[in-house]
Amino acid sequence: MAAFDTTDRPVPTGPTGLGTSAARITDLLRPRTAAPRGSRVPELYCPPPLRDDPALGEEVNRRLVRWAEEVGIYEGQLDKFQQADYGRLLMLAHPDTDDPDRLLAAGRCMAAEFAVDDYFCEDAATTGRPQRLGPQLMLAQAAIDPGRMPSGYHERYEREIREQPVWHALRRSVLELGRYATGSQVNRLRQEIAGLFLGMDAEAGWRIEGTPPAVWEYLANRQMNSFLPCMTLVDTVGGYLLPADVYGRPDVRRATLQAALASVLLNDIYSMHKEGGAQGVEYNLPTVLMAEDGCSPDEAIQRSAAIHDELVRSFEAAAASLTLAGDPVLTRYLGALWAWLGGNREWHATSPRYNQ
Ligand SMILES: CC(C)=CCC/C(C)=C(\C)COP(=O)(O)OP(=O)(O)O
Ligand SMILES: [Mg+2]
Repeated sequence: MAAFDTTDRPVPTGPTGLGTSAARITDLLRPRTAAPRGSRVPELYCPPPLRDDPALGEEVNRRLVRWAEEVGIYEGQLDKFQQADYGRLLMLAHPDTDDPDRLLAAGRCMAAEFAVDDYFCEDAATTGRPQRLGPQLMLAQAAIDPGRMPSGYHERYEREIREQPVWHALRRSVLELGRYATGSQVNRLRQEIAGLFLGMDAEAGWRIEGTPPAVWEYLANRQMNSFLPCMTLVDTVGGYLLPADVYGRPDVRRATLQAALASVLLNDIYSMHKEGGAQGVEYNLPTVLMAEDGCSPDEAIQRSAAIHDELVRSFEAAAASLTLAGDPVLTRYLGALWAWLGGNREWHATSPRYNQ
């Protein structure tokens, strides 16, 4: 691994904040080509999880299920929600805090974003009414960016948002994040969520057209419809601030987007069978490759894995180069993204959401 294990470059001491020695961090952060956990998933180039603390994951999950119940998402499906174990994902992906409340703050946002996918996108894919998705996503974005409606419309607007569980969850999650996030961090989250929704909406457009996207279009879409809204919280959860000017730098943005795209192409590979495999109603990289190139499902999965691996290696190289500048906050942020990728892979490999 080029980014963090060289002996002649500084090893980031920041990504975990766990007091682990630099040598240990170097060892922990070394990426492995993961042994496949199931026959459907090929080896992927990805870091391992930096920590695994099941008790912490369970505690976060317990609190998150309670919150989901309170806001009304996954009503009648809370068992399934609990089993998906987003608490474990948060624990795995954010090794630089062991504060369950901080993890929960990110978890509320994550759960609300998953709910958008599970309710609105799922409906658009399966009920034959994809045209409903755009208005639902627009109102979801409005929910996390509450202005003040003109007096004659304010009450109705607020009631409608409150009574739709997914909109309500989104609003609450972003509001409650404000306890830990600065204004610029909340603003950054809102912008990444807007990108997520734009990506989700494009899928509905392809469904209405009845033609799958070209591979290049799909990749551009997945760069937006990715786990970036979760990954963008690494500094908030870690209790520090990557300044907006640094977050927005073209070289930092490029590295961030490579990691984000890799995170979700990994999802494509792990979730393909849940999404109906080669004949699925969902778009994922293997199915789009098959449609464009006429390759077999096996070949499409292998090629998807190669594309994923290229992105992880590119991120690794970019992070190594950015780290050389010696900015400790940026180094910590890049290490946190790297750790997020490792936690994400471990969760995908083990969560019942993808393994039943
Ligand atoms: C946590 C988050 C940003 C969720 C919103 C979108 C989402 C669920 C993904 C980007 C994951 O990909 P996909 O839509 O394929 O989801 P599943 O495979 O159904 O989990
Ligand atoms: Mg998927």
